[in-house]
Amino acid sequence: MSDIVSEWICRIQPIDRDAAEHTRAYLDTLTKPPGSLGELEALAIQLSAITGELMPRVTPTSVLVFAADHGVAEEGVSAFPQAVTAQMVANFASGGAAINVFARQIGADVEIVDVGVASTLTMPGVTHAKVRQGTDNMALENAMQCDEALAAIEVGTAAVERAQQSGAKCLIVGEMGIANTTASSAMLAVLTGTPVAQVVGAGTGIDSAQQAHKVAVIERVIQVRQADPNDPLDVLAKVGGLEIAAMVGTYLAAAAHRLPIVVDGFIATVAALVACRLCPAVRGYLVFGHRSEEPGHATALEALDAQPLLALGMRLGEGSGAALAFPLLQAAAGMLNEMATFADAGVSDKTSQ
Ligand SMILES: Cc1cc2ncn([C@H]3O[C@H](COP(=O)(O)O)[C@@H](O)[C@H]3O)c2cc1C
Ligand SMILES: O=C(O)c1cccnc1
Repeated sequence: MSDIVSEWICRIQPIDRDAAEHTRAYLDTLTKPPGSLGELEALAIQLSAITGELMPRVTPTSVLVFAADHGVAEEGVSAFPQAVTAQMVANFASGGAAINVFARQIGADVEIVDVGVASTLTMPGVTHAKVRQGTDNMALENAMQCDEALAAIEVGTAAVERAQQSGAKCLIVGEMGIANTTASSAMLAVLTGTPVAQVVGAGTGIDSAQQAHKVAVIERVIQVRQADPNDPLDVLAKVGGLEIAAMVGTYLAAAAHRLPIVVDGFIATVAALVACRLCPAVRGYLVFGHRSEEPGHATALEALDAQPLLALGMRLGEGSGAALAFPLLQAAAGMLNEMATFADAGVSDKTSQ
């Protein structure tokens, strides 16, 4: 494996089982019937296991959105033209996209990172970390070289380092890249051996004929690229994307820093699958925000044995579903930090009657 990835993996410890047990017991001392806060209790236990703290915090929070283009867009696999990636980056920078609205609602900072948009962007409010101007068309050649995928992973790890140094206690990750459901579906089919038709959806809203064409394009890609399912970096380089690689880097670095990271929809989850194949210990650091409508998301979640917090019928990306789930993390952490115990509040517990 590459030096860069191995160095990050060496820094990742398993989540803290002792802290989890401590919190599990503490939850039963709080003024509520044991277990009555259901999944929120499981989330509180996970936050303790991630941070190693009985009283974890999830604020300040940083949203990291990675943008890049995909050469495979020229195969007609998206409902929207490639130029929309750059146009949406401008929209993110001026605060008008869904993720900006949801981030404002939860009081989170947003960093927009250009890891590989095809056109040259100069607007303020964007971190310029372009590895290359979009990937190559994977129907014709490998999406990128392995060293480019590694450079994009480092763009993700660097963004986590910046967020961590500025005090972030929780991360939310998202992406923008026209045709990235095609790359994600190809990656997922290779990594899990699932038939392509089962992991392909409408993305931005293609019709059924276009969807059949998308399936055919991905089947051809998989046949000619011959990515090794046992080598996640090979899959990332041959049929992946630059923003997907950057998200892989964010999961590795978040785990290394013991920061909870909220995974968004389909594309973010495929990146999470790559990170967990590289280092299974990453899995414990991931909180899954929502279940996307994109059909491949179910396959990706199953491969990670993950149950998302929300199911709102969304299929946007940008980190939007993760941002909407974030108040549940705040509630879980708030419960540990602020709820009174039976002893504190003078409330009789079940056994003292
Ligand atoms: C205006 C607009 C805003 C978006 N924000 C996220 N996506 C989402 O749609 C794209 C993936 O779908 P496909 O593979 O079909 O191109 C990604 O950019 C994803 O983040 C958007 C797409 C559009 C059109
Ligand atoms: O689930 C997602 O992340 C998604 C689905 C469709 C289009 N863009 C993103």
